[in-house]
Amino acid sequence: IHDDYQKTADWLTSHTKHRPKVAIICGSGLGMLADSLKCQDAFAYSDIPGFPQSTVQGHAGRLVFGELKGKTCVCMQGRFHMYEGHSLCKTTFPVRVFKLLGVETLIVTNAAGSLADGFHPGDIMIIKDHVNFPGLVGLNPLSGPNDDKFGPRFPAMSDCYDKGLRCLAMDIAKQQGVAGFMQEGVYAMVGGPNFETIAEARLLHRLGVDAVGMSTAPEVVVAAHCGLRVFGLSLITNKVVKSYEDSESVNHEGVLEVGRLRSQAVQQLVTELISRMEINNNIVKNAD
Ligand SMILES: O=P(O)(O)O[C@@H]1C[C@H](O)[C@@H](CO)O1
Ligand SMILES: Nc1nc2[nH]cnc2c(=O)[nH]1
Repeated sequence: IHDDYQKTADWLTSHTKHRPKVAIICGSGLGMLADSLKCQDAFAYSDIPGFPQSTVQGHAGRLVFGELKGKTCVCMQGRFHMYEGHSLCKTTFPVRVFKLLGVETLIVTNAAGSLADGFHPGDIMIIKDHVNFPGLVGLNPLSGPNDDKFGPRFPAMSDCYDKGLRCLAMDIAKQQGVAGFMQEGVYAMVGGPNFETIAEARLLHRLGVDAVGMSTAPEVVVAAHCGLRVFGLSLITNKVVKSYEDSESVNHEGVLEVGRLRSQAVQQLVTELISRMEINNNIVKNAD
């Protein structure tokens, strides 16, 4: 299996001169993060050997290499979800390819519905921790024989969202004048593709979940397993309906619309974070 990742990494290395240290996975409606990369080399997923295909609207299906503020990055314009029918190994395939390409830091973004009472559509939540619901019942990308070349059989997950990067991102948000809609909280992954029932929403709320979505946790588990430093952002695109009296309901178009609304703020935050992070070692530059 290691060979499959290596073949894809070798193909990419022979098709681009970029050698990224940072990888970004763009969530629903957040694909524009890739557009600001300079000196781009872009590949359709369908042209990359071993890569799965994106099937969801708002996920373009392109891997884009380029420079952001002098740092070399690779950006997934579109991710893979379990509900598309991919195995969890497939949904997380690119993360191990990034590791083999020399990436040290993974930035994950997603669109999510909020359960926390003080959260509103348009808020940006720094992910402090996650609840991997599929993982809790054994749907885990690390299931099966362990590949010791990537990491240990029983990896710790108690510190998978890097604290230094979380603090730095909050400082940057304050300096950019967007602290008013920044939050920090716990993201839960559910399988999807349906949105939550009211009973499910109430359950998640009672369990202390701040935002819920259908991705990210497997990618982060695989990244933490192979020693990548991780930073995650959820764009809150809707409130999850928790009341039988509430007549509102969520839809994917609305999710993409909020993505467009906040695209610039997310882009500015991520760009500045990458610009300020030290990438050849694990020391994060403090805010001025
Ligand atoms: O890829 P992400 O997690 O951003 O996508 C979210 C979850 C569903 O795929 C979709 C629902 O609108 O957005
Ligand atoms: N599960 C889930 N995923 C989302 N992605 C964007 N909004 C939502 C939501 O309300 N629930």
